Amino acid sequence: MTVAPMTGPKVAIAYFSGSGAITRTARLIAEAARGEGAAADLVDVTQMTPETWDIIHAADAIAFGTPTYMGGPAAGFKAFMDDTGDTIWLDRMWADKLAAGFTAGVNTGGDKLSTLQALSVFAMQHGMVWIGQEVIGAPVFRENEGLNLSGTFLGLAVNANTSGLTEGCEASARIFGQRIARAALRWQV
Ligand SMILES: Cc1cc2nc3c(=O)[nH]c(=O)nc-3n(C[C@H](O)[C@H](O)[C@H](O)COP(=O)(O)O)c2cc1C
Repeated sequence: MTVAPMTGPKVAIAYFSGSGAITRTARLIAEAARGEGAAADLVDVTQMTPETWDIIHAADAIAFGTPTYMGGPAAGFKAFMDDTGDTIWLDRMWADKLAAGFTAGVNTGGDKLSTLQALSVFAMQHGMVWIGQEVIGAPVFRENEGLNLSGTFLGLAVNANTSGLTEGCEASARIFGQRIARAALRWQV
């Protein structure tokens, strides 16, 4: 009997970014996922084509990323969510894929949890399996200063201002990318 060689899991990162913070976060997640042996593709949801839809449909895990605008997903991302409400939803095309969510806001709290809740409900609508945040930051673990700054466990919530992401938020994004890839690797078995 010939056993097909195991290939790494496919991770698609479907994101919208207005001013670059989510693009940066998406890139960090992708790099970290690749470092764990996954194939990771970035998909800007405002530029969807048949090819980019296929990348998402073929993924084992999909990470959804949007800035928090007015306490929820940005309209650019919501349009993508709504575009999946017909065939993709009805035909259960994403059922049993892994899902994760990430968001950025200018404030540490910033109602970012509300965005992650919207993303997780979106994933549940599609019958997906949600991956949350694992890292406990400071002050519980002092050595984790800057990681998971807002103490958000539903997904990755980063703080962004005009000078970009903090070092801790960048590190959190990398850890989140590793977590998604490792989960996808386990999910493949
Ligand atoms: C219309 C608008 C609404 C926003 N609402 C929030 C908000 O509710 N909470 C927050 O923390 N930041 C808010 N922000 C700030 C953005 O979330 C923040 O700048 C984020 O980093 C943008 O991500 P991006 O650079 O990928 O577009 C808002 C920004 C805009 C333009």
